[in-house]
Amino acid sequence: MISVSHLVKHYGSHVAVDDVSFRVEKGQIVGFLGPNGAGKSTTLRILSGFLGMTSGKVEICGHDIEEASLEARRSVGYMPEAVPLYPEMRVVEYLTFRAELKGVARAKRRAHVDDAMEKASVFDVANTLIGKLSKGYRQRVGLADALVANPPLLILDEPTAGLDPNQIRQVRELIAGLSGEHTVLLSTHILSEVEQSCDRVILIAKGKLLAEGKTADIRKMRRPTALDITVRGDGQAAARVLKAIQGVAKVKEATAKQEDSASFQVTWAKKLPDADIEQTIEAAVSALVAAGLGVREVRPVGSSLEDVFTELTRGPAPEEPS
Ligand SMILES: Nc1ncnc2c1ncn2[C@@H]1O[C@H](COP(=O)(O)OP(=O)(O)OP(=O)(O)O)[C@@H](O)[C@H]1O
Repeated sequence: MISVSHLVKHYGSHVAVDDVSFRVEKGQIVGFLGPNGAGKSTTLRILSGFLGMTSGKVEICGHDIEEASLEARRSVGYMPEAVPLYPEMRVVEYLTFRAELKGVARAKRRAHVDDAMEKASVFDVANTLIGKLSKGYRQRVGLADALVANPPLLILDEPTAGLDPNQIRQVRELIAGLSGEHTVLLSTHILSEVEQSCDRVILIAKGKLLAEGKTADIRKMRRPTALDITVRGDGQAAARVLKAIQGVAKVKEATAKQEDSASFQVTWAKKLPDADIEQTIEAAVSALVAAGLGVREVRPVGSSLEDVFTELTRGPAPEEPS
């Protein structure tokens, strides 16, 4: 569905995309994940035919983006990060106008617009002026716009950016509903977004591809490396209890102290299997409670997106001295 080979994009002397290659197969929902400035929007704009590349080869549904640009562009519904909408138009008018621009035959336009409004859940605001819509609805109109010519491939740039948690959930559900019929490539800088919506992930940072794989495989890279624990009661007793837990390599007490509680960072051997990490956490909490200490907070550390990126750019962690 998408084939990207050695893609490079320079903005003047700045290299925004640096020799990136990947494939997206039919029917998949793929997350294009990376921190700000990674080159996500630049890549997606090139794939959608809105921006030229410096070098490389891109095929969309078998059409070369440079040699058969019209056919390639017709295969894609693109939703940019900032959806350009006309505030003085009603939703249905806007989508009909967009369908016309995208070459949908007059006789089919009404059906296409209805179908896009149905899929993007904007039927109830069909006759509302776009300028009066909430951000969440505007985003969904942007999605309906991407869908209106019924393209096989959807490219969505940060589709949930700026939405509240409720709206994020609704947009995620809409995207999940598109799988099967459409292939979706969406960008985000939020790991949990990808975990919830995507079958596969492409990780990118500083213009370079870091990793590509099934979401479940990327998730495994998020294993916590330590545990922050706050305990009410005797801090020294708590430290003794934690040090005695099997699997724990180090217990470090936080310097900032509260009157009636103590905080610790507990680390385990880097090579400890995932299942043993879970057991260690459970054992630590049970032992503290059994010793009459109150557990106020337990927070796994080292599971943020940044940690995954650091891990990937740095390579495997050195073995713990035994
Ligand atoms: N038109 C432009 N001219 C010059 N540099 C640009 C231009 N557009 C983007 N860049 C730079 O290229 C790099 C990649 O930008 P891009 O917008 O593709 O990243 P991104 O991963 O989408 O980030 P964000 O999540 O912040 O949108 C950044 O360093 C950015 O500053």
